[in-house]
Parts: sequence; C-alpha cells; structure tokens
Amino acid sequence: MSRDHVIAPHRHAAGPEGGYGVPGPEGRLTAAIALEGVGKSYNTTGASPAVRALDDVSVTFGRATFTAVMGPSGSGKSTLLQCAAGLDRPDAGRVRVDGTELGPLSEKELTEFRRERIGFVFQAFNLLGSLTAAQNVGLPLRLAGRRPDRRAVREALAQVGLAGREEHLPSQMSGGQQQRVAIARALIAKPQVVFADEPTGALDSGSGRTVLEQLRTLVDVQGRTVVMVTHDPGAASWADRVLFLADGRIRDELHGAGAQRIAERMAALEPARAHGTPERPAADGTGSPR
Ligand SMILES: Nc1ncnc2c1ncn2[C@@H]1O[C@H](COP(=O)(O)OP(=O)(O)OP(=O)(O)O)[C@@H](O)[C@H]1O
Repeated sequence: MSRDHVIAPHRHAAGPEGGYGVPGPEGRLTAAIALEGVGKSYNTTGASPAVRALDDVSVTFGRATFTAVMGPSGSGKSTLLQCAAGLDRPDAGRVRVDGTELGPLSEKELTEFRRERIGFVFQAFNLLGSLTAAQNVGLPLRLAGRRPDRRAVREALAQVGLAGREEHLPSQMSGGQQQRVAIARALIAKPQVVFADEPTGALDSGSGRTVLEQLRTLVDVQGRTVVMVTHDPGAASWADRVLFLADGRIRDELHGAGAQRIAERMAALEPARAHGTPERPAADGTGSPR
C-alpha cells in the first residue's frame, strides 16, 4: 500500500470504494452524494463549438467524509460542484444528495431543497454588510419564512469559535472571521452536506488554517460531508480524499495525501505549467495537517 493510500488515523476512512468511490447499488443509496454518468456542456446552441465541462462523471461522496476537488483551470471543478449541489442541472446523468434524486425536482423544490439540506461556503463569503453576524447566520431561515431561533444562531457562531461576536458587522471582523460566519450560516439549517468553493482563496495563511480546521471538525465531530474545490495543495491536504479533474473527467484520486504529493499529482495534470516550474511546496499559506 503506498503512502498515498494511508488514511491519517484521526480521519474517517472514506474507504477506497473502487473507481473514484463508486460503490455498488447499496452504497450509491447510502452515500451522502452520488453522481452517475453526469455530463454538462455549455453553449450547445451557439455557433461556436460546445464546451464539454463535465464528461460522464460518476463519483460518490460517503457520509462524514471530506473531499477536495482539484484540477487545472477550466477542468470542470466548479461545474461539478454546481451540478452536485443542485445549483445547475446536468444535461446527462443523475445526481442524488442526502437520499434525494435532484433531477425530477421542480425549480421551486430544488431551491427549497438547497436551502434546507445543503450548506454553501464561497470564496467571497457573501455576507450582507448591513447585517450583524447573527442576522447573517439566521438569513437562510428567514428566506425560508422561518424565524431563526436565537439560541441556535448563538450555538452556530460558537461552533465556529465566534461566541460573543453576534452583534458585530462584517466590516468589524477579519476575513477569516467573516468566512467562519459564512460557515455558521451554512450550518444553521443543519445540512448533511456542505459544498465549499475556494473557501480559503481570499484568506491569509492563519485564517485559512482556522477555516480548514472548522471544515475538518464538521466532518470528524458532526459527521457531515464536505466537498471543497481548491487550487491549494495545502488546503486539499486537510481532506480525506483528493479528486483530480482534467477536461471534465476525474483522472485520479489520492487518499490521505500530504501537500507535496498532491502538488506533484497536480503538476502531472498541468504539463505546460509544471514544465520549468519549481515544485510547489506545502501550500499557498494554509499549511498542511501532515
Ligand atoms: N456559464 C458558462 N458558459 C459557457 N462556458 C462555461 C460556463 N461555465 C463554465 N464554462 C466552461 O466550462 C469549462 C469548465 O469550467 P469550470 O468553471 O467548471 O472549470 P474550473 O475547473 O472550475 O475552472 P477554474 O479553476 O478556472 O475556476 C471551462 O471550459 C469553462 O470555460
């Protein structure tokens, strides 16, 4: 067994489920997220040739696992995340999240499903500047027509290390603190799955590390499933598993790998950029747990 496939002891074993985590029928039903033959093309009606952003992607994400998705620019990472999270509809294949098949849902049902069952964390935090931390955290519930429970909001903020910051505005907080408010907001509806798109992309090293620790805790302590798109091998090394995309397909995966190994595998996918480029060390700043 190579070092890449040794899962760090404190981690939940995503388990090599075979071909990019594709299990048998039973596993497909129990996985937190399952994509089966998912394809997505853009500009299929225009004059210029269509872009095949995702090409027959089948992959599962087990419960209580942390997966990082990497790949060169344009390889389909964001499209994969958007299709898996019901933010976009694939034009082929099936997506199942937390036991629900997304394809048959109407737009309204899909919106409700996302609001109730999926947490989102984006690079740009997307907090409303005129609302306090507590109001931002409670916003998804208000949008769903529910009154946020003050204790639940306080607990969500405490879970991300922001107890006592309830009344602070985003402008009174650091980038890392704002991103942790965004994580608390993602958790308020108690979703089983959380999707994060470059959550540390706008943060300095220390703040990035704190955010990654929070995401790790969601998985290890709370048993949630996290899927994170990142360009940073250091950030990816916090995950149980790293998927590598190129040209809309999953080309490879590593389990329990350190930043150096992940950077090497990325370089192999980016021959043009890797050529003549010094080996990228641990991280853009988020450090590595290994
Ligand atoms: N709305 C869109 N319209 C047309 N083409 C799109 C659209 N969104 C993505 N694409 C194309 O689909 C392909 C995959 O894009 P995607 O954003 O998923 O890649 P990515 O790996 O996330 O890239 P990056 O790392 O640069 O964010 C690219 O060729 C991109 O140009």
